[in-house]
Amino acid sequence: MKNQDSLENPREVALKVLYKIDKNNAYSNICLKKILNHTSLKPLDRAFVTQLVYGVIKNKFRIDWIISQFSNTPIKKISPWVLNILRLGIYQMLYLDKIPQSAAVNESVKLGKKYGHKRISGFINGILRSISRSPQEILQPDKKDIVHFLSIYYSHPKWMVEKWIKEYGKDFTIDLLKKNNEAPSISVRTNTLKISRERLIDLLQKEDIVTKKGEWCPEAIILENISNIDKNKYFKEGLFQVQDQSSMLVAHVLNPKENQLVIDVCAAPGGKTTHIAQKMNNTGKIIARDIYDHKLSLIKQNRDRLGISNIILEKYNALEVDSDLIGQADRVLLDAPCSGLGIIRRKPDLKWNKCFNDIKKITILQYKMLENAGKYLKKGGILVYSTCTINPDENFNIVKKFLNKNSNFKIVPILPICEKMEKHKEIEEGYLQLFPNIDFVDGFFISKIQRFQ
Ligand SMILES: C[S@@+](CC[C@H](N)C(=O)[O-])C[C@H]1O[C@@H](n2cnc3c(N)ncnc32)[C@H](O)[C@@H]1O
Repeated sequence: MKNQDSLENPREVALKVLYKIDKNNAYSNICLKKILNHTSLKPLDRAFVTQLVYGVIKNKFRIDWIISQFSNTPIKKISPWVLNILRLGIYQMLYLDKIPQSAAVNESVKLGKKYGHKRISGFINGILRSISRSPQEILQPDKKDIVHFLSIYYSHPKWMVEKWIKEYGKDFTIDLLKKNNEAPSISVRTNTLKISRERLIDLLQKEDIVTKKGEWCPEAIILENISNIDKNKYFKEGLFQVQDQSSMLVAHVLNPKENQLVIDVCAAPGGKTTHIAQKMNNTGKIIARDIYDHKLSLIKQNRDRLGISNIILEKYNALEVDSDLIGQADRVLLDAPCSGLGIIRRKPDLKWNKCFNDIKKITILQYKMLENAGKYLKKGGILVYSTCTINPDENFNIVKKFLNKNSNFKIVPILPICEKMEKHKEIEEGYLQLFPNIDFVDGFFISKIQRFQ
């Protein structure tokens, strides 16, 4: 009955994915892809499954809060199958205008019969029908405690809401919380070693893919209606790489030249490394390192698919200094492991997997990695430190500490490559901080540091 092969109903597929994510503490993107690949669902149904899975994960805090208001059984005692059926039902009722409430309830009851027993489907029916009859005020907590309200209503941990209100103010935080719950656009980077952006747009449009030129980067294309991207023939031919525009800016800030030596100390899966290779026109040498073998193999896959020959892969711990490379590199990139608070739209699991203390611990590693990365630079060389977070302690505060302790380095202005970048005045100070709610790209930090002695 619960055999994967028998699943062709999108709601049932979504249920299976949510169950697996909870049971195995699995990453949603990996689990979703794996299960979808075992179905023969049509693109529209695949998109619906994706919407359901991400919708539930993004809004889980509020959905579970609502369940706890209506159920006599505590959440922890509800079986994982039934809990996820309820979550799916409530998500459809509250967030998907196009689905009639009756369909959301009836489909959930059907799943209850299949994955529970008769009494369970009555329990599901009772809760969902009560919710559908309730006025909106009942479906949200009191606004008196604003942090509690925002945390539940927008489904973010309380510590994140508190932190952002302190750092950015209430209105900005509300904007950010809303944006984090929206679906991100898909952008790809043209592989300019093989094709121009214009020609690639032509090819994609002939496949009925709706495209738009990205406004941040000259190689960027936004794809509006693509699913199953890694099955796309042009992807397989290496004509593009999936990458957000803010991430593409990193190679532009690093600005490597042909025949230089570049070291990318935390390189997997190779989004930025392969972009650097493109900018070097496949000349010179890029040493791409990561600490995990399985992640190095992802760089290899991307490198080979894109037809790149100037990247060599090395397993190396960025927390240790490699004495052979001291003072050797023209460019060093440290795209550091971070809290990921800028990419919650893409990885909503981050909201539930990270705690405040994890973030504190990670800054110690980031600083150590930056100290080590700086040692590889030649005089005059450029070091770029970047993260996909909006947390100042992992961003500018790390760079500030590094500059205070290393007087032979200075932060240097970033040259804008587009109008959008020109509006960010902080680039004159040598860094760029992007926010999803302001810039409509992933939240990212990029800083440009030069060794001058
Ligand atoms: C933000 S990701 C890099 C993304 C990559 N630059 C890209 O654009 O595709 C950080 C990477 O650092 C790696 N990493 C974590 N700890 C490390 C360490 N001690 N030494 C080297 N790499 C490490 C992780 O495996 C991860 O692949």
